[in-house]
Amino acid sequence: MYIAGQKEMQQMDHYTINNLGLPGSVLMENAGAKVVDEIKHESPKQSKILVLAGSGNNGGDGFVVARRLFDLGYDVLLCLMVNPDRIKGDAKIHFDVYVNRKLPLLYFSETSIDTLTYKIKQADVIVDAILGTGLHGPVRKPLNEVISSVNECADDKMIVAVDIPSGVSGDTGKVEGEAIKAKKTITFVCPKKGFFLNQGPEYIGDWKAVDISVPISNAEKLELDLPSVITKELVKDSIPARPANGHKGTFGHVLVIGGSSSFIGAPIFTAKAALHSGAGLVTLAIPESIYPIVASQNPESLLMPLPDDHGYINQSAIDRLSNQLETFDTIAIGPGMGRIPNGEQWMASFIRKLDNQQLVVDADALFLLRHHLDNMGNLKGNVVLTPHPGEMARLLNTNVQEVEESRLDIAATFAPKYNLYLLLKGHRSIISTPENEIWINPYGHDALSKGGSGDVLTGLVASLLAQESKPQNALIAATYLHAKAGETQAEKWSRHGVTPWELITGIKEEINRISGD
Ligand SMILES: NC(=O)C1=CN([C@@H]2O[C@H](COP(=O)(O)OP(=O)(O)OC[C@H]3O[C@@H](n4cnc5c(N)ncnc54)[C@H](O)[C@@H]3O)[C@@H](O)[C@H]2O)[C@@H](O)CC1
Ligand SMILES: Nc1ncnc2c1ncn2[C@@H]1O[C@H](COP(=O)(O)OP(=O)(O)O)[C@@H](O)[C@H]1O
Ligand SMILES: [K+]
Repeated sequence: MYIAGQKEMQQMDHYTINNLGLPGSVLMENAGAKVVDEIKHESPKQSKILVLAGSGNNGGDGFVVARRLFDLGYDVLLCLMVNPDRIKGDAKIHFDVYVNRKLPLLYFSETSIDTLTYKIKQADVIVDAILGTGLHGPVRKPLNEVISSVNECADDKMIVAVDIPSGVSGDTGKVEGEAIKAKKTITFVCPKKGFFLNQGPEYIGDWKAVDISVPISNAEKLELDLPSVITKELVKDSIPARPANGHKGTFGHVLVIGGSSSFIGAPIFTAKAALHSGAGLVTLAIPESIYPIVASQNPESLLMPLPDDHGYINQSAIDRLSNQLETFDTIAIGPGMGRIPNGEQWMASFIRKLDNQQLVVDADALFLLRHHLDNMGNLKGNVVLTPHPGEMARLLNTNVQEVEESRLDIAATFAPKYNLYLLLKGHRSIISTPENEIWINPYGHDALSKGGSGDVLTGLVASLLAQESKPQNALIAATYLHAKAGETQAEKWSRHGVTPWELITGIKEEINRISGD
């Protein structure tokens, strides 16, 4: 499913109206009807419904919603937020129908914020059709006061946003002033970029994209380069097939290089996640001083103790590794490795030893590799980087805030520039490829915010790569399975209680669920 910004939505709407010949007022009727379908499923007939409508096309959708709800027998009141002479075009058609039918209507210009607040308090359902993708800048007075009044009364109400919560930018997800905190957002054609960026995720609630007869194929006709959202169907097609007559060699050999005296658990989580998601063999290369602990925790992996100094892998480990590198299909490097002394030099030597192995680079290996990015794209095997925003900031020599504000642009630029695959982690992780394809993961929450969670993800990515998934498929499936595991394990153990162990269990349960569907 594609994700569009404000301009691209406009282009797709206009193409439908001007090239396909479907009038905008029909699209608006469809849009309103679809919102009503959602509301009627969740709201008993006696619900009091207040529809707040602005002057643009989003308000136009609101007029349709109010009329259709009235016809279904709901106790509905439409409140027009602006002077009626500002309503134009398709919205005017539907406003006139509403007025001609003499349906319940309150003009905000003829009342006070106190009266409106009273109406807001009385309602069970509030439909936000104040502003849609036409928002520019912070919501101005007095609409900002209305929005803040809705949010103050929101606790026991269903707040349904039409297309996007008013005040949230469809392009960036930024909220510069007030914005509606929706419980549900019914969005048209496809989700908007802002749902997954900046503050957007905090405002949209549960979202659903509905068809309004704007064909999604318009995106291809218009040659729009749109990111996609990860869906269960996409993941189903991305899980590697397992021939019943396969053997451990069929399912790939993952090498995990990591660990140091301070971070013993990280490479263990990575190795376990790889094994529990189907890799045929996993070898764990760790500093020899932590070998006994790792060995006792991890009997199912092969172990490769590496020479170390003060608990960090040392330079001579390169020789030990290089004799055996050809055994491995995929190498995950970094979890718990720490900033090894002379680490940059270590990394440069390591990269020179690689042949066609695929490489997943995480944690401090990202830091140690930051000056070698130009070389990464020339490696024979696929290269995947999995930075969290802090690590991304270090790769770009900037700060976390800048990364978070421009996640989508950064992902879109970085992967093609260095000819590698990027998984920019965080709330709503972004995957980008050398060909500039982009996917956003809409799943996962704070149950994943615990040390070791990223190490599990690295193991999962490496495992799927070793099982011969294409890199983009491995990343799509891994990000989804990891995030879904966080969600389903949180239902059992609370969001507070999920640890990397539960995530690993959750991942295999999720693979089972998705393969069985
Ligand atoms: N034919 C179409 O193009 C369709 C559009 N649709 C709806 O149309 C919406 C987009 O419509 P529009 O482009 O008319 O835009 P909006 O309805 O989002 O808003 C435009 C109006 O809001 C005002 N405004 C913008 N920023 C403001 C701010 N910061 N504070 C106060 N007022 C502000 C503008 O002055 C303008 O009057 C979509 O979100 C969707 O709901 C749907 O009806 C489907 C069909
Ligand atoms: N609030 C959240 N919502 C969604 N995903 C999250 C959230 N917090 C953390 N995650 C995910 O958890 C993982 C954490 O990775 P990372 O920060 O590298 O942790 P660590 O290095 O401790 O293993 C990432 O995949 C990230 O996307
Ligand atoms: K809205």
